[in-house]
Parts: sequence; C-alpha cells; structure tokens
Amino acid sequence: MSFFNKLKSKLFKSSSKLEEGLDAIVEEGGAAEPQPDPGPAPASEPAPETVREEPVREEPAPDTPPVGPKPVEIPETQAEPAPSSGGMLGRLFGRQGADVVRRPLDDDMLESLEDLLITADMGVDTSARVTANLAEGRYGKRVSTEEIKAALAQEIARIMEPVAKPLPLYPKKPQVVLVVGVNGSGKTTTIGKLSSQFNAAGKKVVIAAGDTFRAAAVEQLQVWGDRAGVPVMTAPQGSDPASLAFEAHKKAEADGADLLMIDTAGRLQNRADLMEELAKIVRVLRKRDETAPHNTVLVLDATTGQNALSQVETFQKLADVSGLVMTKLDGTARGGVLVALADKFGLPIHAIGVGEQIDDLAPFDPEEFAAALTGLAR
Ligand SMILES: Nc1nc2c(ncn2[C@@H]2O[C@H](COP(=O)(O)OP(=O)(O)OP(=O)(O)O)[C@@H](O)[C@H]2O)c(=O)[nH]1
Repeated sequence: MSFFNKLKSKLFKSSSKLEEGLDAIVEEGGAAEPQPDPGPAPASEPAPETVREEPVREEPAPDTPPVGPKPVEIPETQAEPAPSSGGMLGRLFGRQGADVVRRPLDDDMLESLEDLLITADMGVDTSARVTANLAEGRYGKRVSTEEIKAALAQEIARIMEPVAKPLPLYPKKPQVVLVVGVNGSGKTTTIGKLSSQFNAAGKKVVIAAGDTFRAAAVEQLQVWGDRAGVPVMTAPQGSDPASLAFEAHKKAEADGADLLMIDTAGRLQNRADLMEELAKIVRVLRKRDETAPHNTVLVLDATTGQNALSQVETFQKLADVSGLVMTKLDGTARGGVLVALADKFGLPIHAIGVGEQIDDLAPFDPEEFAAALTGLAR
C-alpha cells in the first residue's frame, strides 16, 4: 500500500469528518444539475496549479510510449464505469453522467465552511483565512463538493508547502538532536522510528535516555533502541540528565556516530524545573561542541488538537525549537491542527507519525496530507 493510501485510510476520521461536512453543506443549499458537457473545465474553475499529474486520456494515442506519468488512481468506490464520456477528470470531479449537486458559494456557505474547518481543528484564524482564499474567484459561482474539496486541498497544500522540511542533516559529527515534548506525546517512539530510518540509511546513531527520572521511559527507549539496532545510553534513575548528555556525546564522538538523539523529560507541571533541566543539558553539551544542539525537535500529539498550539508556545520559551514532528495522526479527527500550526508558527514539520509501528513515520508531504485530510480522490 502506498504511503498516501495508508495515510488516507489512517486519517480516515479527519477526512471523513471534513468530507461528510462538505457534502452536507453543498447539499443543504444546492440542487442537482445534469452533467455538463464533458470537455474543457468551466470557466469558473481556476487552473489547478498544484495538481501534479495531468489528466490522462483514456485512449492513448497508438504511438504513445509506455512511459510518463501514471494515470491518477481512482479508488474503487469512485471507479464505477463512466456511462458515456467525461474522462478521468470527469470521473474525478463527479461528471460521469450522474447529476451533480451544486450550490452557489455565498456568504452562508462560506460561514458553514469556516465552522466546519474550525471543528476540524484548523483554528479560528486559519479557518477564516482559508475560507476567504476559497472565496476568491469563486464567490457567487455554483460549486460541487468535489470542486470545493479540490480547492480546499490546494489551499491547505499552499499553506503547508513552506514548512515541509525533513530533518536537516549536517556534516557535523555527531549531530546532536534534542527531542522535547510533553510526556506521552510520542518522543520515545519518534526517536526509535527516526533512529531506525537513519540506521537503515547507513547513519550511525546513538540514543541518550535523558528522562532519567522515569524508569519506565528509559526501559521503553531501550526497547526501541533494540528494535532500531541502535545503542541507548542510560544513567541511574534520578541522576543528572545533563551529565548523561555529556557522556553520551563523548561516546557518540568516540564511536564516530553521525547522530546523537537525546530524549528529554516532559514534565510541564513544573515548568521552571523543566526549563532549567533543558537549559543545563544545552549548556553542558556546548562544553563539548559549542554549536550543539543542532536540532531541537518538538514532538506533538495530534489528538490534543488546539492544545498543540499552546505547547509550541510553551516549548519555544523553554528551548530553541527548530522543528516539529506530529504524532498520532491516525485515529484522530483533529488532523487539521497541523494546518493551524503551519499557518501560525511556520516551523518546519519534519515528519508525521501515523501509527505505533517502527515504519509508521514518514516525511511530511503537503499535497498528500491535504488530499488525505479533505478526502480528495487522487
Ligand atoms: N497511534 C499512534 N500512537 C503513537 C504514535 N506515536 C506514539 N504513539 C503511542 O503513544 C504512546 C506514548 O508514546 P511515547 O513515545 O512513549 O511518548 P513519550 O513522549 O516518550 O512519553 P513519555 O515516555 O511518557 O515521556 C505510546 O503508547 C506510543 O505507542 C503514532 O504516531 N500513532
């Protein structure tokens, strides 16, 4: 299964919520219209700039070489045989002969759309901005659900494009990656998944179990280290995380490791202590390498919805956050929060987690995400 399909099926809750909501909004004030003549798209449709693949003719010219972009995949549920013409784009946009419900994009519809985006956790400001952009060039025109989905996906992808950046790798050895986030956000799991991927890519990784106060956290990291085939440096329970970080850096350097991933505590209950703990880790690391840490990755749990926004604000005060990983996008109807995060903070999103298995972490792809979130067929 391609990652997109996996993402789509795993983001089912978010996309089905948006999808159902969009259907309901269009149907509420709309009317079925007979299929327009297939052929050129109506003038009201702006050229879909972010659509990566050209619509494919169903009958390729006889001398078309068997190369080039693959046809757009249509999920089975949409792949009913088109009774007449309409082509792939026609089927994609619901113009396969059946009546299509359209409704004028007026103030009422825009208000309902904005409310729907807010319930999908896109946040008030981002939802308002996205809705306003949707209205541009479409206001007053009759639109179908598929057209709104496509426009919404395009708008979301446009917001997310600038922040989709994999964890940058530097020539510096060892590159120190400090991983921060509240307890339970998925730090340990993310460190395990990332380490496994770097290890598979031929990078030598050392992990430091910096949450020394919780024996369970250390044990869990050891399990992930074993799975990923990466050594995990630990220290006795309750010992100073900064001194563990120092020792781990020494070992990573001595071993010629490319990356040192440091897990940290996430006790927000005592913010001052946590701030001092993180600051001390950084101070001590800089005794060994004044450019460390090279990345400070904040791990956020998508199921916390809007709370993720305040966590970014808090951790930006506690540490110099350089990028984000969003976990648990599977099984939540709150995936829209990622759009709000991108819009509000503009911090790089390095990866997303869509499950508990070692390969359930992928680089963030804005178009795939936007399509999966809106339920747009691809
Ligand atoms: N469904 C799902 N579960 C995840 C994902 N990432 C992590 N988890 C689960 O979330 C729970 C917490 O993850 P941890 O990695 O232990 O989180 P942590 O931030 O290290 O938490 P502490 O060890 O308490 O500091 C575990 O049960 C993980 O299996 C994900 O992408 N999807």
